[in-house]
Amino acid sequence: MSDTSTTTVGAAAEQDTIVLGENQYGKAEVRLVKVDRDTPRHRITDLSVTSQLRGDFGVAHTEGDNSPVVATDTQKNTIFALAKDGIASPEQFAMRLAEHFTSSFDWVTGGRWGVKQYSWARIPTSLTDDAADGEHNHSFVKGGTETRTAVVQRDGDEVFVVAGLEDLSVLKSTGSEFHGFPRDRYTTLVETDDRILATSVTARWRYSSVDVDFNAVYEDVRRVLLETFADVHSYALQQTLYQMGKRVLEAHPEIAEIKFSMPNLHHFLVDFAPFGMENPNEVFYAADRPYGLIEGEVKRAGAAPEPRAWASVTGFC
Ligand SMILES: O=c1[nH]c(=O)c2[nH]c(=O)[nH]c2[nH]1
Repeated sequence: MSDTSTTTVGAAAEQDTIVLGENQYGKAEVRLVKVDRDTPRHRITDLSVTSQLRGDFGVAHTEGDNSPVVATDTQKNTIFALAKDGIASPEQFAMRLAEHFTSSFDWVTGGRWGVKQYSWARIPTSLTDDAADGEHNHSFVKGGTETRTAVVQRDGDEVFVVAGLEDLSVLKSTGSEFHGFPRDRYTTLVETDDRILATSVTARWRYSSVDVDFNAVYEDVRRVLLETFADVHSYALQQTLYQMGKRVLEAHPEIAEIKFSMPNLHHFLVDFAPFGMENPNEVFYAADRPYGLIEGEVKRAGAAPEPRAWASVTGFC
């Protein structure tokens, strides 16, 4: 038998050996509300937290030996217990969980901690009598539809922070065109120089440092995204997406790259001709599906990618 065929047989035999691949585990979607009540003006932080540990858990899978398995129930309890000390930001809370688990258990070498934060606004005082400064001290109304997100991944001593938002719903009633696209035998779409542009923005951005004022940057990124959506005269949602990302990176050197997933929520002009009526861009049918799905990343040319920051952050191209 030649050397080559020996290697091939060896490789085939190796492929018959079954081994455990990558794995992670933990408690998903721990719903947690923290009330800061150090003054009569309470603050609330409403979170959904997912903790997943990575490390040397081989024997649990291959032998049924649970000696390294930090129970998912323990992870859930830890999330509640650490919240008692306060939640400065979703990113900082996730980093604290990462530090806790990796420093408490030698075989936990890293993991993924995901946080979603739901927004609540104070109820205006004109509606109530227990209030200060025009806003109620301890009564809240659910905020906008969007959710703030943070994913912290730790690999040994290295920490990666990806922040973001989901379901930021925006619409502009003019300032959007779509034409110049190729036509073939299946093309029926009519070109337009005035349409509704609507989307629900999901964006995630990676910080190149952990030394960031996460709350301040989050608020400013949100502002830049909204202002750019409003300001840009759009020739396609793709162009709007790119401009939104470009302006975020120009305003924030601490952000390495930003990724978007944006459905094009179609609004079709209702045909009033059968009724003998005009419809000059006034009455639309808001279709809920199908929708265009526009996704893209905007990054700094020449910057090194960091796939470990994006591992198991799904839903983007
Ligand atoms: O902004 C748009 N981008 C597209 O790629 C597209 N395709 C389509 O049918 N309408 C639109 N609109």
